[in-house]
Amino acid sequence: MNWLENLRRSFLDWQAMADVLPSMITIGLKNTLILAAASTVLGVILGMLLAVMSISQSRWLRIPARVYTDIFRGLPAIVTILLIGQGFARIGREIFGPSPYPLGILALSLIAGAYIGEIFRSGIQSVERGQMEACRALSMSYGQGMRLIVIPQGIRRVLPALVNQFIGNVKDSSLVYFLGLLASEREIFRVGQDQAVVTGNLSPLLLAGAFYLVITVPLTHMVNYIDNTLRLGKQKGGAVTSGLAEVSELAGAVKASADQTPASQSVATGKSRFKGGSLAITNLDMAYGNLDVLKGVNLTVKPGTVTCVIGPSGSGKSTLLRCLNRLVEPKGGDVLLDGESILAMKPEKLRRRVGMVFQHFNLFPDHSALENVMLSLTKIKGLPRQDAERIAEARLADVGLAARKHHRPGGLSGGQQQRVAIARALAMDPEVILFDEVTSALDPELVKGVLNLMADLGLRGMTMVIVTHEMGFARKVADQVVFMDEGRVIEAGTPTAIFDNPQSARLKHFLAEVL
Ligand SMILES: Nc1ncnc2c1ncn2[C@@H]1O[C@H](COP(=O)(O)OP(=O)(O)OP(=O)(O)O)[C@@H](O)[C@H]1O
Repeated sequence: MNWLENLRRSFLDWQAMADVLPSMITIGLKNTLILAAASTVLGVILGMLLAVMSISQSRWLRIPARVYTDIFRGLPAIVTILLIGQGFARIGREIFGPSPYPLGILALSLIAGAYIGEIFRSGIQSVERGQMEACRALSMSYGQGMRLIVIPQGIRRVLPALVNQFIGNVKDSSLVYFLGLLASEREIFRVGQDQAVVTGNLSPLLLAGAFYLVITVPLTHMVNYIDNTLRLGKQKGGAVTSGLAEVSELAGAVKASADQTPASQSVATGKSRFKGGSLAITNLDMAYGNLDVLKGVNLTVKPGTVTCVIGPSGSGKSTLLRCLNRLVEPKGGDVLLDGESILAMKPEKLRRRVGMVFQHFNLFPDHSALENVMLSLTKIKGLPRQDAERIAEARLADVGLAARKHHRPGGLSGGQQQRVAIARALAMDPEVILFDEVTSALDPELVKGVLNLMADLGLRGMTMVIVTHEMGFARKVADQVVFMDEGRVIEAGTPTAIFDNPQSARLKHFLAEVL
């Protein structure tokens, strides 16, 4: 077995490895880590600048950022390293002294900056618009929304890519040897290669390869682990249940909360644990640019009642809701909340009194269910943590999710996420809650749980305005049904009046299509 012995001598010369090990650690490993870390830090600074430039409104910032990125991402790393290292050698010597080491770091940083800039840009742009909308609906200012939710989420999303970039820099650092490093500046590859020449076999290079893997493999696994933990949170308290199990889970919670209600206020005897507010909408107009979306809407919502808004797609239903908490600004007309004009209020104040639940939940994915509910209590209402936690736990119990309070949204079903979103809106103690097609994004078997919860809130006296395609729900639960078409209220009345005795041709046609 001569060839086997030859292979062993070539790759597994233990003595050669042992000889090179000390310098591999004290010189190679040290320099590789310095080169990779320094170029990653400088690359992050440069990348942030490039990211901000590339999403700027000004093309004079966008174009240079684009050109830079195209060039430094497009060139092979070795070309950049040689061009910078040799092309600027004289200036480099004047500034940094004889060693090409700093120019190597500079070249690696310029390359890393191009990649990291793209990583940051896509991270910021990948945070859904709904996140900022949810922040605003929870009465956060734009700055608070960015600081508390959008930027941390963007950074979390790019964390794995940044670690990958660091790994890339660890590997690319081996190219700096082409610039001709001093003996004390050699990185892992160069130490291994030099020793390979001395011993005449590849064992030192194999050891160098092992060193690279020792740095990169644990990092890859660590970042995957951190990413998963951040996304899913602790999964205590059971896995995602089936939709049918969710309905009974919720029925139990609703019953428990009704049992705790004082007899004088219980569901059976005339309800009203919530202090529902009233809305009076007069001549409301709204336009997106030249597109008139609401045209003189008039509507009264009595305290503690459920109003369901129905109508064809594009008729302005969502826009009407968004005017009621000023996520969009009306063009004309007025809305009175308990007799006070909402246009005279600060939007953040208004949104404490008028909560909103969205079609796509818009929960904050990096926070547990409990934190989602607590966030605005601590950050906006300024409650001490303990009080906020008590309230948040009670609201989660209301929606049947006490056992899943530590789950992140990613570990909950759509129906459960929507119930957390309802708990989050309830926690602010609003007088009115707006629901914007909240079951449209749910699987059919999850719809019932959410609708049951909403029906229960209605029975307990919450004023609710609900945009929905669930005609059965509207018929059963609504005190008032409003039919909109082309930006106008065409008919409004009791469910019986709307569904059994429609007056206008448009409503008759609509019902014929959807029922
Ligand atoms: N941000 C926006 N910018 C421009 N136009 C918009 C915007 N949002 C909605 N629109 C337009 O305004 C009109 C009304 O939209 P709106 O979402 O209020 O209707 P809708 O009745 O809720 O419809 P759907 O049931 O499909 O959600 C539509 O023509 C829509 O294209």
